[in-house]
Amino acid sequence: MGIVERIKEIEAEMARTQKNKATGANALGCSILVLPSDWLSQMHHGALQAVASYPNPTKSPAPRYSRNCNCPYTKKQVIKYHLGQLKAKIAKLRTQLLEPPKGTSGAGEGFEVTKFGHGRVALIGFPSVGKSTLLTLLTGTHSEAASYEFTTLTCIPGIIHYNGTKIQLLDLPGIIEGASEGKGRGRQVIAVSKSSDVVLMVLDASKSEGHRQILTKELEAVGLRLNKRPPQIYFKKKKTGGISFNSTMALTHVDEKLCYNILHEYKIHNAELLFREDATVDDLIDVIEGNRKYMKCIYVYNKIDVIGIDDVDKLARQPNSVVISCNLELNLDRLLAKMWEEMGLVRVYTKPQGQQPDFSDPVVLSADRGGCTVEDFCNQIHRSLVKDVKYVLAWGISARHYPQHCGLAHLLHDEDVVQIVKKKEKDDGGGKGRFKSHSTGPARISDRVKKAPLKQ
Ligand SMILES: Nc1nc2c(ncn2[C@@H]2O[C@H](COP(=O)(O)OP(=O)(O)OP(=O)(O)O)[C@@H](O)[C@H]2O)c(=O)[nH]1
Repeated sequence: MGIVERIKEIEAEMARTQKNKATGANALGCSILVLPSDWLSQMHHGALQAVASYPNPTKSPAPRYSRNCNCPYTKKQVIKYHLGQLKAKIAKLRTQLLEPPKGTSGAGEGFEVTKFGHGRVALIGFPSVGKSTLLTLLTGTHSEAASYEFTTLTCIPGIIHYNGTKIQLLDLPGIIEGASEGKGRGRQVIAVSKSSDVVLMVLDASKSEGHRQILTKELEAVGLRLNKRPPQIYFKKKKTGGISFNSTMALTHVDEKLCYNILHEYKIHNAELLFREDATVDDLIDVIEGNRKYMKCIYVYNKIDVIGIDDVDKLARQPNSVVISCNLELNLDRLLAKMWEEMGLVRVYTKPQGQQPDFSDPVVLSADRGGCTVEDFCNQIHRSLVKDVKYVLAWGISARHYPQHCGLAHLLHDEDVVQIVKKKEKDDGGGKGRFKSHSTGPARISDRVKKAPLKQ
């Protein structure tokens, strides 16, 4: 049996279990759940294999539950443990399904686009929602657009010049339902999306909301978590010592037994587990799998020219959503501003000693890629610079007074101005072009920076 069929079978078993739970019947579809004592003893030892392998009668007898037995678990708990184990099985199979064929990167022909600029944004969506039209409008790069589906078959890159930075925008082929199972070009599209900083999910405003849910489900299935933060669970595999389970708060979704069973499913018998929030089974599985990507996603509703104003208003009020019309070029500024905000890029201007800052050429930092401290700033200029730094002078929003003397750990803000004073070369006047940065283009100078006294 193939991996996809095995996933489908487990999903069917989960649906059966959940339905029975809702209707008051037991997890296994029989009216009275009677667990034999030998099966219960297995449960006490943390195996729960009898439940997991049911309803295959060749593997184990049907588990049954008796009120008179001395099983420490309630019927509800047994069902919860069973569902948890099934979820772990599916997660393991999905990871196997997504593994690229040996010797390849997973991107595939026509999808291996080199990263360029200060950030990468991917356009994903169903066919014919206007992704290529949007790429052409924002970047000037021509991408074939037509009224029939699947005009785009590979990854088409373009560059957006915004706020003095360069952002790579990728037009990708339309995703269809079942992409997570490798249907269409789903696997390649998802591999490229994972390499981007922000995803723009382009939706047709005139179509049903169902499209957004289908796409979100497909992306969730391949380990992309949209607009979520990583679960606050500390997990570390160890060589010996068994499993240590701790939590800093009351847990309502999981308990110790459930966590043991899930770790057992992954054949992990020695580990440290600390819950810092009331996490769910899915969160725990995400942490154990360790390959999830937490991404920012903007829902872009295109073609608002064909729907009524009330519907536009409703869509625009949803969180992380922007409504646009490529045909009428409506609201594209708002889309760019939102994209910029989500990318969280920090532009830092260099100031050679005794000279005005260079506002034309910022050093661009990002909290997601590397960080935004003075040390990250130095590393971006040159790897060897950090060891020569005596102190740093900073002007701008991150500075409490102008200029502020700060160390390597100082967190920089967008549009700050920085002057580095080196250990030995303090009196050499700074030297022209000492801090060479990499981007070009017009830069907006914040009022605070303009007013700042730049005497140093
Ligand atoms: N009414 C209206 N039509 C639009 C708008 N934007 C794009 N279209 C039309 O939608 C159709 C599909 O546009 P494309 O840009 O090719 O869509 P796509 O998402 O790239 O399609 P695939 O390449 O198949 O994935 C074209 O006929 C466009 O003219 C819009 O804002 N309003």
